[in-house]
Amino acid sequence: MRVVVTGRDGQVVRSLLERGARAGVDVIALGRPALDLADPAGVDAAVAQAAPHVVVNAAAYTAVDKAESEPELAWAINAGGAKAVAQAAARRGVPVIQISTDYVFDGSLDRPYREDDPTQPLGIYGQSKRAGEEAVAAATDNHAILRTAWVYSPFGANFVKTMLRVGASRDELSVVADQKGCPTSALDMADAILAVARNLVDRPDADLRGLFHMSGSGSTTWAAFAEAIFAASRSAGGPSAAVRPITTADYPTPARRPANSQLDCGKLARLHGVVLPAWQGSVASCVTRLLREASA
Ligand SMILES: NC(=O)C1=CN([C@@H]2O[C@H](COP(=O)(O)OP(=O)(O)OC[C@H]3O[C@@H](n4cnc5c(N)ncnc54)[C@H](OP(=O)(O)O)[C@@H]3O)[C@@H](O)[C@H]2O)C=CC1
Ligand SMILES: Cc1cn([C@H]2C[C@H](O)[C@@H](COP(=O)(O)OP(=O)(O)O[C@H]3O[C@@H](C)C(=O)[C@@H](O)[C@H]3O)O2)c(=O)[nH]c1=O
Ligand SMILES: [Mg+2]
Repeated sequence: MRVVVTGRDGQVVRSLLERGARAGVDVIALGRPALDLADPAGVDAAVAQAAPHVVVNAAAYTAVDKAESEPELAWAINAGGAKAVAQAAARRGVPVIQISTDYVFDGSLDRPYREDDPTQPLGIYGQSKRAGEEAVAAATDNHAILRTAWVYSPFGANFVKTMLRVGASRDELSVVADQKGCPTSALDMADAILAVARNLVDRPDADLRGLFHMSGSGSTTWAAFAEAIFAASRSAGGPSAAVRPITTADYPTPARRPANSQLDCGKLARLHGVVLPAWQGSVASCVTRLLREASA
């Protein structure tokens, strides 16, 4: 199976390359300048040349706060780019997997979100990603849209790396304790995406297609996530800091974020047979790997 994934250095693309190599799956990353999501005219030729069996759109404009001051670019990449990728896959007659986000929800529900719960994004990032979901679904029925959340990995920029960096130079830091969600390892996600890709390539079934939630098992707050990162780091001899729990009101940001964006992943388990590991163990593995690589 040849999997073509958009982006070069992103967390999910790097994870797919690593896990694909281990699983004997041919993963090809297509990034700028060959494929630029902000320039949809070139997308079709780039995808055609890679001759995929399945396409994964893992590239996106992911700077949640910056998007508020760059809405045109965020929309071009997250909506226009996603549409071009899905159309290119449809032209080749192959399935497309679109990666989306928990930030399509406003967080007002008091339970984990299901796929059929109404979306109501609070900011430009979430709005543009929701538009991307709609554009992919309109371009082809042969799609799976996978909404994930709070992604971290040894690659790129993420909350785990931020906490370890800040923890190295401070005794205490303040982290919001009133936003709940599901931390997700990009490496765990890569295994899961490859399993979904296999199912889509092998089977024409309509119920394998559509919208699915895919996050790490369990849920937490950003403050408790930070505590877990520092606990893992301490036990491996790495940096740590005390976490002071604060409220969202104490931590003003350009973009609003959902207070609850836990995802109910039951549909993915039921139809694709895919369940991601509990977030705690995967966070500990990521932290130990980062510390090991930093000292190597
Ligand atoms: N990070 C998170 O916490 C979450 C992410 N998601 C979604 O998961 C997916 C993967 O996210 P993640 O791996 O963390 O992303 P990253 O922020 O780590 O990487 C973004 C990727 O997008 C690529 N990219 C950005 N702009 C363009 C462009 N114009 N043309 C081509 N490629 C571009 C980057 O390219 P380059 O390699 O050149 O830098 C990079 O590979 C995205 O769809 C995101 O919306 C969902 C929930 C949570
Ligand atoms: C660094 C830091 C953040 N925070 C807060 C801000 C915010 O509410 C929360 C997380 O901050 P971040 O900026 O790391 O995360 P954020 O950019 O909001 O992460 C999101 O990224 C996009 C791409 C997604 O799709 C989402 O699922 C989600 O992962 O923690 C603190 O309270 N203290 C801190 O020291
Ligand atoms: Mg951020």
